[in-house]
Amino acid sequence: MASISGVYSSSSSSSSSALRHRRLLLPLKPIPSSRRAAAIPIFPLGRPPHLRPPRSIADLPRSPLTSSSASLPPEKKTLGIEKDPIKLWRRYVDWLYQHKELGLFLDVSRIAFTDEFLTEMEPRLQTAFHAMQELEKGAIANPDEGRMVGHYWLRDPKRAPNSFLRLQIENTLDAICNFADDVISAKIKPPSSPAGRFTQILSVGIGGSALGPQFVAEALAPDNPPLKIRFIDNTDPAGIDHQIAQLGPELASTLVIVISKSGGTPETRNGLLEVQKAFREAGLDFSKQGVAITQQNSLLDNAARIEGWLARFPMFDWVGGRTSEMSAVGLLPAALQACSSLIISRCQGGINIKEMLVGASLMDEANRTTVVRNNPAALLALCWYWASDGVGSKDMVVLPYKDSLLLFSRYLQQLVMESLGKEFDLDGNRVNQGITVYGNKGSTDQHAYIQQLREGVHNFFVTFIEVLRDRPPGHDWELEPGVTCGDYLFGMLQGTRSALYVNDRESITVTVQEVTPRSVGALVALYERAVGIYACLININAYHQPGVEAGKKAAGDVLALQKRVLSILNEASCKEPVEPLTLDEIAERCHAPEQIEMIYKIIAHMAANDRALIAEGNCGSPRSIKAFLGECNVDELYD
Ligand SMILES: O=P(O)(O)OC[C@H]1O[C@](O)(CO)[C@@H](O)[C@@H]1O
Repeated sequence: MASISGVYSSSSSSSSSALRHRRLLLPLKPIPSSRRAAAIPIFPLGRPPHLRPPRSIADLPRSPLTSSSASLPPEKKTLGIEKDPIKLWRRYVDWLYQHKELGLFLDVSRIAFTDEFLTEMEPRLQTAFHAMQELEKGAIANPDEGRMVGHYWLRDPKRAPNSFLRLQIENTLDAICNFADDVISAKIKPPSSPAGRFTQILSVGIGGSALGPQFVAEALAPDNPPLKIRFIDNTDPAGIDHQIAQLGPELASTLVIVISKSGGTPETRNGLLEVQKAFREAGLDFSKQGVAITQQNSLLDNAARIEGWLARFPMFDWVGGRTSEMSAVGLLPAALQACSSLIISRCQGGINIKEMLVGASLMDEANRTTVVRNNPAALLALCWYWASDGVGSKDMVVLPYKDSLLLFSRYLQQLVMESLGKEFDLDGNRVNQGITVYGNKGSTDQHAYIQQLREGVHNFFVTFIEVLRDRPPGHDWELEPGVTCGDYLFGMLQGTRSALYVNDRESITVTVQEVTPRSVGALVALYERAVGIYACLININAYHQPGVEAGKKAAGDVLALQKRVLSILNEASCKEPVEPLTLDEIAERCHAPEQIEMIYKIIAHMAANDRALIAEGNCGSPRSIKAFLGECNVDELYD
C-alpha cells in the first residue's frame, strides 16, 4: 500500500460459460470437457491450468445481429427462461434457502441456471470450498502480498490459526467494549466541553476504512443518538469544511476516529490535518479527543503514540480494508453509537456489536457446508457465475427495499469490485475479471432507472434485498382499506421482480426479517464469503488491489509536477519586473514538454483557487495563457 511521505500528524502549518451452453447472448466458446475435468489443487499450493472462463469480456465476439433478427435481442428466442407459474413455484420451493436462526432466506429461483450447469460447476465449487477451508486455517490466500486472510476469525476467534492471533482478536474486542462503555458513560470525556461528555463522532477514513462504518451507521444507528456519527471520507476541502461547520461548537465534544489500515492513505492524512487545524483554531487539544485505528507502527500509529492520543486500536495485517467491518474499523464506531446513556450490559450501550458478530458467525457456519444448495454464499457465487457468464458480462444491481439499507450497494460495490476486478488470474493470465455493482434502493429506483432495466439494454441481473418487518410492532396503520405503507413497498418489490423476470431479467432475492445488528452481520458475512468463493471459481486473488496503486502513484506524479511548476513560476515571479510565462515556457523550464497538458490543468486549477494569476489570455484558449504567482516566495519551499 502506498504511503505518504513525511510525518502523518499535523504540523504547525496548515499547508501541508463456458459451462453455460445455453448462454447465447454472448457466443462463448464451450470449453472442452477434457480441460474442465482436471482436478484443481487449492491455490496456496499453486494452481495448474484448469477450466477458466473466456479471457475477458472485451475479447469475446459480440453476437452478430443478422438483419432478420435485428429487432429482437437473440436471448429472447433462445434463453428458454421458465415462465410457467406452477413450474416456477416448484423451482422456488425446491431452491429456497432458509437460515432459521438468522431468519434469512435466499431465493435463487429467478436465476435460470440449468441442471447441466450445476453438474458442471459442482467439482469447481468443491475446489472452492477446499480453498476456503485452507484460507480459514491460515493459508497464504493473498499470495502477492504474502498474507493470510483472516476476517472470518474476527467473529470466531478460536478459528484463528494460533493462540497469539486469537488473543489479539479477543483483547481488541475487550478494549473496544471497555472504551465504548467508558465514552458512553462519560467516564472518558472531552477536556473542555460544556456537555461534559462526547456528543459527536467524526470518523476520518476512506474505502474499506469508511464504507462499512457508514453502511452500519445508516442501517442501525438509533434516531437521535446521544453520540451521532459523521464522516470525512475524501480529500475534498469543501466536504471537509462542511462536516466541520456542521459540528460547530460541538467540535469540543467530538471524538475523532482516524481509520487507516496502512496509516498512510493521503486522503485520510489530509482529513486528519484539516481536522487538527480546526481544533487548533478552536483552541482545542486534538490529542485528548483523537483515536487511531491502524496497523502497529504505521505512520498514523506512530503519530498517535508520540502525540499521546486518547486511544489506539489495532488493525491486523491479515484483515483487508474491504473486509474489516468486524474488526475495530467497524466495531468501534458501531459500539459508540449509543442508544442510551445508560449501559444496559457491557458493550451494549451502542449498536450491539456482539450481535453483529453472532450474525456473521452464524452465517459463516452456514457457509462452511460443502452441500451447495445448503450453502447460501455458494448459491450466490453460482448465480453470479451463471448470470455474468463467469466473466462479468452482466452487472449486479443491488436493490434493497428499505431506506436504512441504502448504503449496502455502495458497501458491496467496493467489496465485490475491488476484490474481483482483476487484470490477471492467479496463473498470470490476463483475464480482466470483475462484476460491476451498483444500486440505490427500492422503490425509489422505480422512478429512476428501472425503466431501462425492464426494457432497455440487458446487461444486468438484480439482487433484491427484502426486509419483512415494515415497522416496529404497534406502529402500523392502514392508509387505505387493508393496505399499509409497507404493503406498497412490498408490492413494488414483488411487482418489479415479476415485471423484470417476464422480460427475461434474472434476479436473486435475499430476505431478512428485520434490519438488526444480527442480520446486518449476517449480510456482511454472506457477501464476504460469496466473493471469496466466486474468486476461487474464476481463479483470481480477491484480496489485493494492485490497480488502485497505479492511480495513487499517478496522483503523486501530478503533485510532484505541480511543485516543479510552482518553483518555476515562483522564480519568474520574483524577477523585477515579474515575468509571466506561457505554458510552453513552463513546460520547457520544467524539462517536461510532454507534460504540457497536465501543466495547463495545474495552472487552471491554481488560477481557479487564486494561487496563480493569469496575466494574459484565458483558460478557454490554453495557448494564450501567460501565468505568474501573485507573491514571490523568496524561501521557495515548493520542492
Ligand atoms: O485503510 P487504508 O489503508 O487507509 O486504505 C483505505 C482503502 O484504500 C484501498 O487500499 C484502495 O482503495 C482500499 O483497499 C482500502 O480500503
